[in-house]
Amino acid sequence: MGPHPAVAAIRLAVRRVLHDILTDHSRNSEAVATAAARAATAAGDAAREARRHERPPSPLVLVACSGGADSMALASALAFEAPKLGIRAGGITVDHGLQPGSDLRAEEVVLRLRELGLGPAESIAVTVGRDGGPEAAARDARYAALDAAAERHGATAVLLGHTRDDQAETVLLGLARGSGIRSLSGMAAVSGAGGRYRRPFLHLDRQTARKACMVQSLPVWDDPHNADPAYTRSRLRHEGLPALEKALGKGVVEALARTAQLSRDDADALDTWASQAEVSVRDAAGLLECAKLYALPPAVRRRVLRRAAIEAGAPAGSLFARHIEEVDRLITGWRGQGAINLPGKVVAQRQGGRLVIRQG
Ligand SMILES: Nc1ncnc2c1ncn2[C@@H]1O[C@H](COP(=O)(O)OP(=O)(O)OP(=O)(O)O)[C@@H](O)[C@H]1O
Repeated sequence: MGPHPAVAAIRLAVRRVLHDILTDHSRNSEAVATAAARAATAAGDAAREARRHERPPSPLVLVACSGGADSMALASALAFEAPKLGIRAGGITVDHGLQPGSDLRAEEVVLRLRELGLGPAESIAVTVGRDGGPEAAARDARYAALDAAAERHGATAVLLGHTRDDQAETVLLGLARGSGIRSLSGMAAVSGAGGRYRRPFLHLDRQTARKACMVQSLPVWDDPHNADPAYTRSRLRHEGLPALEKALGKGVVEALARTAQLSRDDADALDTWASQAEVSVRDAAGLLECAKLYALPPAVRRRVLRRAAIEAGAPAGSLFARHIEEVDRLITGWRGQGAINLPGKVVAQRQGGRLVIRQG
């Protein structure tokens, strides 16, 4: 008899991602080996040439595990699938230090990871700042710790347990911010430096992950923050989405996740278009020509303006849609208005048919 369908589903999702990781890893190893061989041949170095034929070490994949159902399911599937593919598998849990006893809980998670056969398995304590609110500050600290752990252990990839439900929530949050299709595109299946972060469960629902833990008798920890109405995401999870499902039907989560994928493809295409357009709207001195900007479709023009503002020194995270709209009005609604102040002390100004954006 095969495994329970929920267990089969989580294992398949992880197996697919591990295959991708192996393909990328061998491609990168080959590129490194070829470069080394060229250097060795050029230097006439026989020893280095011989080392070229040694087998590269098997890749290490880490799971980022909070101890919650999603990431425990992910850890169990990684522990099951990785050895079959010759991949080493470990796990990291981050102790945000936001609740009393969080250090003990983190140690418990480490024990569970070890019981699954994962190694290295460790907890990392971080200090959460205040920048951007509690959720963003915890996330920043967590990713910094995961990045550092991946570097320290030489990990090829770090798996995250975001599910289709998390993706649906992210799309709704983006929609509510009203800042264009990039924010509707949710989380990428592959992200981070060199494609380090992978999200195998992005097409899997939360219930399946939970069920997989249950049938494997894996103890899971329910983060009280996930149910705390003080957090926006928690309100969305427990009030917003259930209300939407009641009004629109059960397929809402799946439809939102599909919207994320479609929006991501559209946003990527528009970004490429904008980077090409940016070259064609500059004059010989590199200044943006207003008439040429005017002729661009608004979605492309706004992207060109955003890129120009960031290039001039405006921090991307503080540059909002309303800033770009104001700059855009220098092109589409010109009536002699003055300079526009942007974050990072960047100033946008129209001068004799040219748009000048610089730090002032
Ligand atoms: N404290 C942590 N330590 C390590 N990884 C974490 C931690 N918190 C979150 N993660 C990673 O980020 C993913 C998303 O976390 P988030 O808290 O947004 O979702 P969740 O639905 O509560 O996930 P989970 O059920 O796995 O806790 C987790 O699945 C896990 O991979």
